[in-house]
Amino acid sequence: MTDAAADARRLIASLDLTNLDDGCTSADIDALVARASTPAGPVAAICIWPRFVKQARAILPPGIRLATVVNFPAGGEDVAATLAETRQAVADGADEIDLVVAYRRVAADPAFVEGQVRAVKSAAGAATLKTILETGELADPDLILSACEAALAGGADFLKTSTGKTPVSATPEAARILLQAIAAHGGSVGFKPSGGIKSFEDAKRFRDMAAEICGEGYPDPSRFRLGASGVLTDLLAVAAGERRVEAKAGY
Ligand SMILES: O=C[C@H](O)COP(=O)(O)O
Repeated sequence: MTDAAADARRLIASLDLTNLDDGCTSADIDALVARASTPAGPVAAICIWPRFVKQARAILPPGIRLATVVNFPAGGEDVAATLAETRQAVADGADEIDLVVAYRRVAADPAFVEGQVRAVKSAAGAATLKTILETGELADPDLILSACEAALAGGADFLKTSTGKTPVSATPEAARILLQAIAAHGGSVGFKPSGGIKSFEDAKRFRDMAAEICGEGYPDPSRFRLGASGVLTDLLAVAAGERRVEAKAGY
C-alpha cells in the first residue's frame, strides 16, 4: 500500500460522514448508514439531523458513532431550547452532540458562551460534546481565540470550526488558532475541521496541522475528526490507488 493510500484509510477512520442537507430524507439516512462501512474500513461517525437519530440508531453497526447537531445552524441564544434538544437527542441514542455555540455573543459576552457550553455538556451526560464555533463568521483571530477559550472553559470535548452553512467554512488560518488553543489547554481536547472539505489533499492538510501543533500521536479518531458530506468518494479513490495524489500533499 502507498503512503497516500494508508493516509486515506486513516482519514476515513476519522471521518464524521455528514448529511445535514435541508432536504435530507429517511432514505438518505439509510444510504448514509450503508456508506459508513466502506471497503477501506468504517468511518468514525455519521453526523445527521436530530429527527433521524432514532432511525439511524436502529441500523448503525456497532463501532460507528452517531453524532447529531443542536442549536444548528443558527447558533441562537435560547439555552433552554438547546438543552431540551440535547436531552432528546441523547434519549434517542446519540453518542455525540455537535453544538453551535452562540458565536454572535463571543465579542461582548464570552461568559455567556462558556455557560451555554457548560450547561449543554451537563445535559449531554456521557455523550461527547463538540462545539461549533462558526469561525468563518467570527473571522477576527482574536474573536476566534476568545470563542475557543470560552468553549474550553465550559468543558467542550472538541472544538469544531463550522456548520458548513456559511460562506466561509474551515480554513487553515482558523484551524491553527483552534489547535494552538487546544495545545495551550493541555492537548487532550479534540479538533474537528468541517465544512467545504472536498478532497484528500484538503483533509490531509488539516490532519498534518493537528500533528504539527498537538503532536504526532494526537490525530487519532478520539481527538481528530473531519466533518464532511462530500469527501468520502475521493478518500476511497486514494485508498484504492485509483486516484493520483497531487504533489502538494507531500508525497
Ligand atoms: O458539520 C459538518 C458540515 O456540515 C459539513 O459541511 P459540508 O457539507 O460542506 O461538507
